[in-house]
Amino acid sequence: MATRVPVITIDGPSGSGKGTVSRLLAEKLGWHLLDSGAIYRVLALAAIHHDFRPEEEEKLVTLASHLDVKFEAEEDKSLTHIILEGEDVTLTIRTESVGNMASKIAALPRVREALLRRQRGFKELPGLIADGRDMGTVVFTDAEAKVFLTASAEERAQRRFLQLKEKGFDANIDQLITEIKERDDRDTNRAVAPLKPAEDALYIDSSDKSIEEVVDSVMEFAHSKLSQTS
Ligand SMILES: Nc1ncnc2c1ncn2[C@@H]1O[C@H](COP(=O)(O)OP(=O)(O)O)[C@@H](O)[C@H]1O
Ligand SMILES: Nc1ccn([C@H]2C[C@H](O)[C@@H](COP(=O)(O)OP(=O)(O)O)O2)c(=O)n1
Repeated sequence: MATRVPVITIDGPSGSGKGTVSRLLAEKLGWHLLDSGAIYRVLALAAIHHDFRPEEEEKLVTLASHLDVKFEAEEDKSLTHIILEGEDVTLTIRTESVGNMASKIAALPRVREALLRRQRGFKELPGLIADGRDMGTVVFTDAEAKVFLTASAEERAQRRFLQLKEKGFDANIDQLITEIKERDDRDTNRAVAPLKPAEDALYIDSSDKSIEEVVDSVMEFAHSKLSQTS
């Protein structure tokens, strides 16, 4: 019998802390990490390079099917370089304009379909932490532990503001609040794989919680879930 690969999914809106919490969990457990949003962002950047508009579904599906993207983790796992067609785009994909384009493209059902197998390919021993919008509801429905992480739009915009400044990007807090709300609305109301908690997800509002508190809650929840299945 094939050995079961455990999966923990962390879904939630922009700026809720999914990426940070997922990275820390992957480090603690020594598991693989899937940043599914990065795949949508890379596709968005490739689309921008090709001058494709979000309405050009056929072209985007072809682009998604042949996307030449590699994830190369540094030795100490502190950073994963994202390589698109040989070019390091780790930083470039983090701008809000790429995030907004990613959210538009991600609403196209056939684009999502084209990226499914690639995402599922990350599921390898000893385990996987999967970060995104539909990890628990669509991509890894049989995950051992599912988490939905959120925070108020104002708190998430404030976090994104500090994060963008730290990376040397220009940012405006009012614009970020507006964009975050628009993106929440698009990601939540799309017809396919909308952003929503899985029925069996642990719901965490991190507005008043530190990163450590969130990580501890998820670890405790995951341990109890994993001990039930082993
Ligand atoms: N609980 C928290 N409290 C304060 N800042 C946080 C918290 N969680 C995450 N952050 C910070 O917010 C920013 C966005 O977090 P990130 O993990 O990139 O969110 P997401 O992947 O959900 O978009 C990062 O700079 C991160 O350090
Ligand atoms: N599993 C996923 C991951 C991301 N997306 C889409 C929707 C998001 O607005 C964009 C960008 O995702 P990403 O997780 O990088 O965004 P944030 O870092 O949370 O701002 O991609 C998705 O539809 N499904």
